[in-house]
Amino acid sequence: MKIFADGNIPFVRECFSSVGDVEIMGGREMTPEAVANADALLVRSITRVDERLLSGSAVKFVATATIGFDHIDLDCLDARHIGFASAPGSNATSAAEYVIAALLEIGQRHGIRLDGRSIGVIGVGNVGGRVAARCEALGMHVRRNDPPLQRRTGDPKYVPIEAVFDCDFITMHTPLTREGADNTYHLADERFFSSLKQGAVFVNASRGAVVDSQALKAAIAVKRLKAVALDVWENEPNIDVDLLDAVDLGSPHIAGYSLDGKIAGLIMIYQALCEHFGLPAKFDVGDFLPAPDVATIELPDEVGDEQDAIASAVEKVYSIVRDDRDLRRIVGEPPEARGRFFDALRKNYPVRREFHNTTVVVPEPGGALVRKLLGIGFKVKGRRREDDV
Ligand SMILES: O=C(O)[C@H](O)[C@H](O)COP(=O)(O)O
Repeated sequence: MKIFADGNIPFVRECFSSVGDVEIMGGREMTPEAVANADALLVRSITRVDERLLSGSAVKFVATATIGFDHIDLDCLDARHIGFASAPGSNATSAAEYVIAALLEIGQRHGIRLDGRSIGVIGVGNVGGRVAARCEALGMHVRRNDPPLQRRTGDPKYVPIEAVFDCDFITMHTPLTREGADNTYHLADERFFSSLKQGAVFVNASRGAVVDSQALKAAIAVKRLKAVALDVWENEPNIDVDLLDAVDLGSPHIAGYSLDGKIAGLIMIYQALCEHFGLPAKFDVGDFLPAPDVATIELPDEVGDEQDAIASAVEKVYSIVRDDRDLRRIVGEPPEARGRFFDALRKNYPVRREFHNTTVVVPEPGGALVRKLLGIGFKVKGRRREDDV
C-alpha cells in the first residue's frame, strides 16, 4: 500500500511504515499529480481534499490528523467510496490549555481577576466543553452556546447566542461551516461585536473565518474589546499583520500543538487506517511520547496571590507569551515571505506538553488553589509525603 503523508505529522513515517510504503511531502505540495499513485492520504488542515485533488487518483482512504475537517469535501469522498477518518478530540486538551493560558495572561496584563467573571463559550464540543469545565474550575460563571447541541439534547444549559453577549469574556470554539442553519462563517461579525459588553475580552482558537477580521479590527479600534487573543486567522498563512498589531496575544494556529495532542491524532488516524484496510494496529500513544521536561513545579511556602501562582505554574509549562513574541517577528519579513514564515513557525514548533504531565507540589493539600490547579489539568501533591492530594 502506498501512503502519502504530510511530513508535519510527527512520527508519521515511523508509525505508518509498519503498514505500507510511506512517501512524505509538504501539505501544500499535495497536488493531483503528486498524489495520483497514493492508496491512502494523510493530511493536516492546510491540504484541501476535494474533487480537484482526487480526480485521476486511486486513493481509497483519507485521514486528517486534526479535529477540524472543513478542508475535506466529504460529499466527494462519499461519491468516490473513499474511507475517511479525522482525529476528534485529539488536541482538544491542548487547545483548552491554550485558552486558559490566554485568559490568565490577559488577566495578569489588565489586572482582571478571573474568579467570579462570566465567560461565554460559543461551540461546546470537544474543545469548548473542556474550556467550559476549566473555566468553571477557575471560579468563572460559564454560559454555553451551541445550537446543534441544544437541539439534540434539549438541555437548558445551552443558551441562545444573545445570552452570552453580556459576558466579560467570549471564546469561540465552533467548527467552520459555510451553509445551513448553523453556518459559522463570519459568525462574529459587526453586529456580533457591537452587541458585546463594553470592554469584553475576546478569544478565537477555532477557525479564522469564523470571525470577520474587519469587524474585529473595528471593535478593537472603538475599544468595544479590552483585549483579544487570536490563534487562528483569515487567509492563513497570509495573515493580516495590522490585526496582529491590534491584538494582545497572537499565535500561528498552534493552540492544539501539544506533543500529546499531535501523537493522539497520529494514533487515531493510524488505528482508523488499520481498521479500514483490516490490518493489525501495533502502536499506541505510549510508543511515541517521551517523559516531560517539566515533571514537577514546587510552589513556595508562602504562595501569595492565587491567580499569580496559577499563572506562573501555567507559564512554566506553556509560555503563550513566547508564541506571541515569535509570531510578531513576521512584520520584519517582506510581505511575500510572511506566509512561509507563518508556516515555518508551525513546522518548527517547540515541544509543548499538556498540564497533566506536571505535578504541582503545594505547601498544604486542599483549598481553592489546589481545586483550581486540579481543575485546569495539573496533578497536585502536598509537600509532605502524607499530604498526597
Ligand atoms: O483542527 C485541528 O485539529 C487544529 O486546528 C489543528 O491544530 C490544526 O493543525 P494542523 O492542521 O496544522 O496540523
